[in-house]
Amino acid sequence: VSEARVYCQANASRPTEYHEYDLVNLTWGNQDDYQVVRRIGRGKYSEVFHGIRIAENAVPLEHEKDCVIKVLKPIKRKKIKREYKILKNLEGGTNIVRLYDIVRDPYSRTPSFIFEFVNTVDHKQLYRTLKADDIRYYIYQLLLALDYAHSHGIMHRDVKPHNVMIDHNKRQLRLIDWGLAEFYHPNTAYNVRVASRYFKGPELLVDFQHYDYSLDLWSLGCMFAGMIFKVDTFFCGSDNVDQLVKIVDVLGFKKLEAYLDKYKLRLHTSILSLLSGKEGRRLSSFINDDNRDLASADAIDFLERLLRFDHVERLTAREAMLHPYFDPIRHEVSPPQPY
Ligand SMILES: CN1CCn2c1nc1c(Br)c(Br)c(Br)c(Br)c12
Ligand code: NA
Repeated sequence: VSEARVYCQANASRPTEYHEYDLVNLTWGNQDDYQVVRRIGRGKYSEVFHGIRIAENAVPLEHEKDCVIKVLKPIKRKKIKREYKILKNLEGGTNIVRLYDIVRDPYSRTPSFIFEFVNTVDHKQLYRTLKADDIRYYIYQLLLALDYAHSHGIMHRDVKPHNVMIDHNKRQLRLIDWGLAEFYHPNTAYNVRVASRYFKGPELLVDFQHYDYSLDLWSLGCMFAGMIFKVDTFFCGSDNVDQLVKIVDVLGFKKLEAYLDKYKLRLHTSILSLLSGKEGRRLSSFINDDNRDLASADAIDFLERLLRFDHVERLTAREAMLHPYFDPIRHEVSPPQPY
């Protein structure tokens, strides 16, 4: 079994009510303070709208009144409490999306979360326009958000481009959708059915339940690989077994075997037969004329330290920020929060 290399006692060192989220009592705001402008998205668990705050008293500044209304589909009340408690615990954290309010419909009693608005465009469109230093800057900002969450005892568990809102004009990034996030406790078995397929860490795919914050760094690595190699999805599996096949195609079967041996994990012979013998590919073999300017030697070295089967070998968010890859933008970003 294994435990996190960092922030292992982040929850144990805080009062019980910090992580006992089912004790939280939700204080509901007034749904009439908000008006829907238009729908901007829908997911498995929610529908998302651009809204405005029409609170009668203070006349908010022009940009202040914008908000995002996340209408939750019928889910367990406990899950609402978890997302709410995590958003409150992380409130004000670097690049963590700000929760303004929670409201519910008087008739349907459907709960909605009211968030700050981020003027974002579709990530596929945005990433095509990013230069090398933009990628350094935004990945650094995402690492600041992850280090803040991890230092506060919380794993995000769904890091992917769809959950990283970027307002490129303001050079502002926000990590959103903490609906799958969870409190980290050592020696705890977690559900492996988390994260989105292309961003699932090997630990989830081989059913290793004693994972930790380092899961988020694998997902960040998958996102970063797509950005520097200019591909939509770096590990693009058709199902959870194929997802592991795609990872072994790159990292090689030998390293998977070492990981399985270390943690005494077993895979079905049918799956092992799909994977055995795969040599793997050097990450530099993904460089081409289209991505050469982004996939620098530093970027590849940084990526190589994230995409490790063994979660304890991956860089932590804090270690990642100190990698030489970020040297060209270190002058314009803040250092990791003091430990
Ligand atoms: C599907 N889309 C597009 C933009 N956008 C979406 N979901 C969002 C959520 Br949840 C939040 Br919180 C914020 Br802030 C923004 Br912006 C969001
Ligand atoms: Na959200």
